[in-house]
Amino acid sequence: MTDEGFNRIMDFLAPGKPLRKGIDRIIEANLGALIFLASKPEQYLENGIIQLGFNLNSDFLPEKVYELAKMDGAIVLNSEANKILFANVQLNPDKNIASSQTGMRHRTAEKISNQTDDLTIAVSKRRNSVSVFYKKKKHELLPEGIIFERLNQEITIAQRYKQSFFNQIEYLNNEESRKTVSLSDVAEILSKGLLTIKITQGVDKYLSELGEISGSVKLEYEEILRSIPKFVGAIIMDYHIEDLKYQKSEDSIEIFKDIKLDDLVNLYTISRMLGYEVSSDDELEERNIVPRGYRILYSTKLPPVAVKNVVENFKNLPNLMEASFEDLTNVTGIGKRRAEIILGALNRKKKENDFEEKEVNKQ
Ligand SMILES: Nc1ncnc2c1ncn2[C@@H]1O[C@H](COP(=O)(O)OP(=O)(O)OP(=O)(O)O)[C@@H](O)[C@H]1O
Repeated sequence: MTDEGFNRIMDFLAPGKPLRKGIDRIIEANLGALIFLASKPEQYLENGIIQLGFNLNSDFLPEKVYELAKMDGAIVLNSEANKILFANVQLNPDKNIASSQTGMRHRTAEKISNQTDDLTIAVSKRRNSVSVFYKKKKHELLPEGIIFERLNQEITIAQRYKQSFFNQIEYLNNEESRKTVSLSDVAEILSKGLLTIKITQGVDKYLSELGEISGSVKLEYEEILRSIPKFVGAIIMDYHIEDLKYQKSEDSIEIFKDIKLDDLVNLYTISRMLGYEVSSDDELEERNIVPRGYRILYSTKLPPVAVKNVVENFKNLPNLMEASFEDLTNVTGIGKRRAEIILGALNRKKKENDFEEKEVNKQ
């Protein structure tokens, strides 16, 4: 389903919306229904697609549509679904239009939608399901409970990946202080980060399906997508074989936009997308790479242009770690205040390094 199609469906059919309430009542009562949201009712009457029935032209209410579903035939609404136009209608789609559905109700719903480009809904009496036909696609509306279950499952998986990504960031910090970062370390952490993003983005369809009742899961979804892409992007900028031209760190994720889900666990593919040709595990593990310093600089919240200038000047993190206040203020766009902010971040990192060194020596 395209976003446009899916969003239009959800405009009418998200849980809690009047039409959805009517449909829920029809299902609860074990009834069926064929509902047609007609954009050009006059024309359809004239050319015989719609054959009356009752002419109602009455405001939409969930209870009314439920009562009308007890009758045979289709219910016709206007395209905004706020008026019930006709009931007990016979729909006559063009006989030449094919349908992949079984059962007259579903076949008619599909054909009418394909013929008119309007939205039709088949509520099955026997199957307890709701099929929505729109823009030559079929969408099954799942019961709320099942959507919640799937949403929770997916977000739990995303949270697990997020945790594992943050654990790996700690590991990367240590490796960066020891200057022993390998290509495989970077590929692995990017794999975790990119998977977190991809899985989280995947729950979007459930969230729009649930609309306003999606609750706290939506907050977690927004939180992950607000924070993780920035971290992932900064790592890409730090370790890509070329100094990428992106200003905002998260924009660099674009280089992975066409990667398939399966390839996100393939460290060779990720390395290749970072510009490194490697063909063995040894190469992956033994190839030492040095960060440019983007990650630490982005964490200072300095404007991206200033960050770029600093990286262009010092080339890599080890050089940057040696920078003095004066070295920093010599960079275009870095005044005294910004130099102090950068030095503050570098000093914190040095302290972490010292602590890490002491811990290693203790062992
Ligand atoms: N062309 C049509 N116009 C209006 N109503 C129709 C049309 N075709 C079927 N229906 C309605 O659908 C009802 C059920 O038809 P049928 O059992 O063949 O469909 P179905 O797709 O198998 O649906 P279900 O899964 O609910 O049994 C009919 O009694 C009628 O009310």
